[in-house]
Amino acid sequence: MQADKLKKYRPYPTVPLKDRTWPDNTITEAPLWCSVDLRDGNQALRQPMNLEQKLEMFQLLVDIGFKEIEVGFPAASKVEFDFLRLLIEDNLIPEDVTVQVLTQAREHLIRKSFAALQGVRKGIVHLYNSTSTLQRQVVFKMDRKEIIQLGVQGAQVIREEAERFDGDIRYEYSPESFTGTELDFALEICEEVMGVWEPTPERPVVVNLPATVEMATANIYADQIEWFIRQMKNRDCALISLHAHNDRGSAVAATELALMAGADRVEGTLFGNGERTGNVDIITLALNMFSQGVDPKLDFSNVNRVVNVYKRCTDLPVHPRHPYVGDLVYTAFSGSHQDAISKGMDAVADDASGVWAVPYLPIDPKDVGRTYESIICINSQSGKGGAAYIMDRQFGYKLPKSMQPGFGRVVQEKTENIGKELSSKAVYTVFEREYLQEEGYFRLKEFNVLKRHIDQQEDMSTADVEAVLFVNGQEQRLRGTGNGPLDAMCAVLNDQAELYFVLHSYDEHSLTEGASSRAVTYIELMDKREKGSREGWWGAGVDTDIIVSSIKALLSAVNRMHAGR
Ligand SMILES: CC(=O)SCCNC(=O)CCNC(=O)[C@H](O)C(C)(C)COP(=O)(O)OP(=O)(O)OC[C@H]1O[C@@H](n2cnc3c(N)ncnc32)[C@H](O)[C@@H]1OP(=O)(O)O
Ligand SMILES: CC(C)C(=O)C(=O)O
Ligand SMILES: [Mg+2]
Repeated sequence: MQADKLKKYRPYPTVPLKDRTWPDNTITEAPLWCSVDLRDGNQALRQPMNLEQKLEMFQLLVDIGFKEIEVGFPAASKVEFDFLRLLIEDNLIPEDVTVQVLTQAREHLIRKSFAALQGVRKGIVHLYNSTSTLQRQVVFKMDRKEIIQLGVQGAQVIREEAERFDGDIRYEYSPESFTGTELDFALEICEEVMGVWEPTPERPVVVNLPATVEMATANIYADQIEWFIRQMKNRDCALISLHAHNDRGSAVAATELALMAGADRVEGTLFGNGERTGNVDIITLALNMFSQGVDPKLDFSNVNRVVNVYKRCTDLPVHPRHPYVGDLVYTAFSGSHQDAISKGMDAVADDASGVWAVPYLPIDPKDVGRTYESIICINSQSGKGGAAYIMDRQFGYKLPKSMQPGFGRVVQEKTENIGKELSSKAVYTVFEREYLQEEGYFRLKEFNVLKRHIDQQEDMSTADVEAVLFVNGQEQRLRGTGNGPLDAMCAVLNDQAELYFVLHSYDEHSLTEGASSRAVTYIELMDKREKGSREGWWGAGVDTDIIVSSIKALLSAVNRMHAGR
């Protein structure tokens, strides 16, 4: 960066708090949550929500479990006013939900806000005025005393309205731009406003300390909150609320540290929608808690619905990498991640403790309504483990470990050729074409077991078989003998078709359950002439008859060997 540009900026001061305690704390319970989607989120949209969208968003917030919802700034516009009226008149606010409205410290706006609230059972009137050094100078052109006066006068009008209001009204005050305000001044104005409202421990006020603009590292916000809480009078008469914006990209961290510093309540939005870089993202906060075994007291068990409603209401996209909810956040493309996830999923399935411990997946996707289908997706960065995982989890084929590298290579060849992600179905098609297709240099037309002899006493058995094969298109009738039908067929191919292999490994399992279940057989052949070769030629066959599936697998391996694949 050029030096003249750097001169424009100043470092943010630290907080004089030497014996801070928050770093030793942990978050052990959910804070009180307040959604500001319908206000802070809404005011930041290119096209604010209309009545229908607001209603849909409100219903979603209720379903998620928010008990406090800032429904708007009713004095600002007709739609904001009408929306609150609709909620009240159509009795759409559940009994355990409190609606909150925001107002500036201006008398006509406060009175209009109360008019909008008429008939509400439980409301919070949220008063704000900016207290920052900068805004005092350039926006309000007021000194500290005058700014306090502005807040106090607003608080008085609110108290007067509330006292004659037929319904339960609680108070909230925000020294807006708290992070740009000298701490002692923020404390002074909050205490002055509290002096007007005279809260009690039974009826505390909400003192909301917003990082209206995030200006420093997350630890500084935590220091400010701890400092404030330790200095304030009547701490038991206030709920300390956080309201972090995300200008530096650390609103979630700042909020978490500030909760460790003793705050009680969090205001934020879904997906972090809000002014500029947004408000703190409540989904991330809540699911961060969840991932630590702490009940967030919000229900995100169906994030897909949350995404869909959010997109419809805000017309904003959700980033595919958005924590916990993005399309790709439970998906691994890269080989080593896939390998580890696949092994982790097997380990979790075998672990009776029920503790989630899968590498690269901080939570179980199922807990937020996602399926396992997309955990592993295949592209050119993927390895053998990923393709084997898909064959197993989605199609029931448990490829033997030593077959996996070869199949992995075939899949990678395909992804490199097409240059994009391979769907699960396409992975199966690759497998089918490569191993199950009953075509090739050797093609089976008929297979008959002519004689079978089993001698239990001698512990031996023999089989004579006859196969009608197309060898390079030429029909041939061949016979052979072995200790079973498969061995006999190996003899046919080795002796009469002049191949040189030994059967090195054999695996089989059923694909479906029941008497008519299909079985898959995997066979690995080694070339007798290639001494010491570690990897053989694999083939696979599927049939309802296990003997037939093994013969098909043998032919598949023989064809691949012949083709040099
Ligand atoms: C950080 C935040 O998110 S704060 C919330 C911000 N949200 C919004 O502003 C959305 C809703 N607001 C609005 O629609 C409009 O601002 C209204 C309807 C509330 C007011 O509109 P208007 O009075 O026409 O205009 P405007 O907002 O520009 O008013 C600015 C005046 O209010 C004063 N003002 C601004 N905030 C406050 C406040 N919290 N308390 C008292 N006065 C305030 C300004 O100093 C300015 O005074 P001036 O006219 O003497 O210079
Ligand atoms: C109104 C206040 C609380 C606000 O939205 C902010 O400071 O960001
Ligand atoms: Mg805000």
